[in-house]
Amino acid sequence: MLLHFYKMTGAGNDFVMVDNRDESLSSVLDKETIEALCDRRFGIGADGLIAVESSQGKGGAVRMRYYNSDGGEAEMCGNGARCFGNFAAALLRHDRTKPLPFETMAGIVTASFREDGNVTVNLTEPHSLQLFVLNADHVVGTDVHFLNTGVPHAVAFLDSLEDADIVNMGAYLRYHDSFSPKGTNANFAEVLSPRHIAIRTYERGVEDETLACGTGMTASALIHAVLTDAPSPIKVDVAGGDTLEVGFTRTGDHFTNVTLTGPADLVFEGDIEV
Ligand SMILES: N[C@H](CCC[C@H](N)C(=O)O)C(=O)O
Repeated sequence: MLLHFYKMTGAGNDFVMVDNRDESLSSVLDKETIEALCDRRFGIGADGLIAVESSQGKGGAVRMRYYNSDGGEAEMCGNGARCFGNFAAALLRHDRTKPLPFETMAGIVTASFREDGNVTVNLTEPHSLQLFVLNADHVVGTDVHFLNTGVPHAVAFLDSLEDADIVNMGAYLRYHDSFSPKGTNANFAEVLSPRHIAIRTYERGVEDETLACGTGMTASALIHAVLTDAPSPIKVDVAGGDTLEVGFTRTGDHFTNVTLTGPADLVFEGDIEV
């Protein structure tokens, strides 16, 4: 069958977007097909695939299904959620002066549309914070922290990201026993100033560095806030060259009103035989 798709990018983290509200694609969107569509040489090429599905009656206008480029489904994707917001708003002809709530495996996420073209998503409440969960001196050269921002994230603060061996250090943390059996994404952050960090991320299910990771930059910014008492918002420079913004309300180790603001752009659309 011919699949109509939209290619979007959220600060360099890129996605194949499809409309599956009528469930006509459910039979073809299996692990192998998603992996083939995300392949950068033999397919469209993307870090993941995002399907718009009809609401399950849990409070969202529609439902977001997120799949990593290895074809495995994940609970949430921060950059993907911003792209989903723009994509679903277009499909639904949604009034962009109003927020758009949608369902994810991690819970309800709401997209708001800013006049500068950026999209803000209110993420689900972070949980399972563990500071200094792992001493990785011999591989990463420092301690590692952990926070789940819809999906699991390990975070290490380095003096410099420029020459960091993200793939090897990232794979080490991604598969470390401390985070089994589901594993984790691995984020490496550098503090640029009290309210400004840079990050590079090795993503679970992509099994490589991506140019941005929304839930990863959020986890990194929130852990930075706990460690340094930095107030909201925190700016985050990502490998793709964009600077995004993480907002939050913090009481000790507990976060509410967590937001991620950044770009969510259409690159092209097309048809592909599946
Ligand atoms: N690879 C992640 C999901 C996508 C996260 C990332 N692309 C984001 O923007 O949050 C995982 O399997 O946990």
